[in-house]
Amino acid sequence: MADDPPPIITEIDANYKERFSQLGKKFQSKYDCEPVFFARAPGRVNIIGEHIDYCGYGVLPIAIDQDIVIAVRQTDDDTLYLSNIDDKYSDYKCNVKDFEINKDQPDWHNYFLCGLKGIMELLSLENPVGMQCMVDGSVPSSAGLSSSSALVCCAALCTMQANGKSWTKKELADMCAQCERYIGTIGGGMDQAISFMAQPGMAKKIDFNPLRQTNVALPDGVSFVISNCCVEKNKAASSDFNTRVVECRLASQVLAKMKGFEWREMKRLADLQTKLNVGLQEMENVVKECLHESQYTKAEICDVLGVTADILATTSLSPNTLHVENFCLYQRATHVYSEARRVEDFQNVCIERPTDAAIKLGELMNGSFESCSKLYECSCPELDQLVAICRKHGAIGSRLTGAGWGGCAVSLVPNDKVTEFLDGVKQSYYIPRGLESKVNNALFVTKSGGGAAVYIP
Ligand SMILES: Nc1ncnc2c1ncn2[C@@H]1O[C@H](COP(=O)(O)OP(=O)(O)O)[C@@H](O)[C@H]1O
Ligand SMILES: CC(=O)N[C@H]1[C@@H](OP(=O)(O)O)O[C@H](CO)[C@H](O)[C@@H]1O
Repeated sequence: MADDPPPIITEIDANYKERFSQLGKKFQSKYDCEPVFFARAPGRVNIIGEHIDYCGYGVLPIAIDQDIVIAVRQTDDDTLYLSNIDDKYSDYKCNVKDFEINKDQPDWHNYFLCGLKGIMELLSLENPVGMQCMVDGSVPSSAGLSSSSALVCCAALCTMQANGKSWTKKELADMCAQCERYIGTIGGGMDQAISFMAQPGMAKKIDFNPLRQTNVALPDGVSFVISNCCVEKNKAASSDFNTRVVECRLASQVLAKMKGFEWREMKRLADLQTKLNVGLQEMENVVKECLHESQYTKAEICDVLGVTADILATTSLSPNTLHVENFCLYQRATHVYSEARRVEDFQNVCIERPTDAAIKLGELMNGSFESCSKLYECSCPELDQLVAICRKHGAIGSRLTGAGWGGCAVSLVPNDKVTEFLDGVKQSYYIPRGLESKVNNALFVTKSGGGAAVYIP
């Protein structure tokens, strides 16, 4: 399909030559043969629209330069061999047709297996070939820049290429959004969509159900700068992320019940808006009218929905949130509806280009951070301090990006203030914390890069 082609298959272009050559040499020394192809999938920074993709709302990410690259050679022994240029990720091998994904221990190879299993189960690949793989990743891990999804998407791309198949970017993105949930986190589809569908120089408005993408030209004269607070948050290793997903699902179900709808079919806050057929501002009013601000106990939710705790576990909870007893339905729903509106406003400013566009975009980013921090409670003291420092040193907007609880902030900085900004943030955040050695990989100007692709030497 013209507007939904497969990922490109191309020769190795100049800016990857050296890196792929080094990876090829390591592959050679490991497997005593050369790789047949390379697959690359980028990480992403989400400019605005946090924790709303799994609620059914559109988001506005760009692909970044940092990525996952995997060198691959097919084998004829039904075995998957995984290795990594980073020693902290140990070798792994298994029968390519018979393996388990361990949800209790999210080791790195389980993310690769999600991609492989997804192609086999969701895109019906019956007899996958064996593969020798070597991974080289440059996305900071557990920093909200989607290293996990880049790995899952790259694994799926390797499996597709190794087996001589061809699916479109949307088919792969949709599949990877589903198969990354094999690891246990109930994420949305933002990361996988932008990793496959990114275009250099463009942000993408990604919408869901069905998955679709729209180019958004970002304003001139400003830069987006990523700053990592250097607190790592592994999404799959705690229940924090899934607790937010469940709180939003419960909010949509309680509100549906109160409005007289069949609540069991309600999974996302966007579905409730569709049912009520009103705008986002009105949805915030519905939340104010129907939900109380204090926490909801599990007992109260069961009472409102007319179910037992055991039934609630099947209609609304996840295995790692069965223990949660209190839910902030009002706050999470208010964040989601207001954040979805900020994304729409951000996109409109980029289209209409008013003279004060940069100021308006900065205000929307600051409003997003305020809501993430105060209503969604997915920030942390280090991120709070880093965002304040970014604003103090010239950012006209700064916010946490990705799941939060650590990881990165993204700041909107006028081009003529970037040098002063970088120095100020380095002096005020990184040096006092003894993080000077990490600055080059933790604080950098980003630009919108290309999407996943296969490279043939
Ligand atoms: N270069 C890499 N090589 C192997 N595994 C990686 C690499 N980068 C990230 N990962 C895997 O992805 C996990 C991080 O996923 P997650 O906590 O969801 O963070 P993120 O916000 O980066 O997606 C790591 O714990 C590791 O298992
Ligand atoms: C694979 C996955 O679950 N990714 C989810 C996660 O991203 P990161 O953990 O920051 O990569 O959090 C953001 C919050 O906006 C989205 O919900 C996204 O879908």
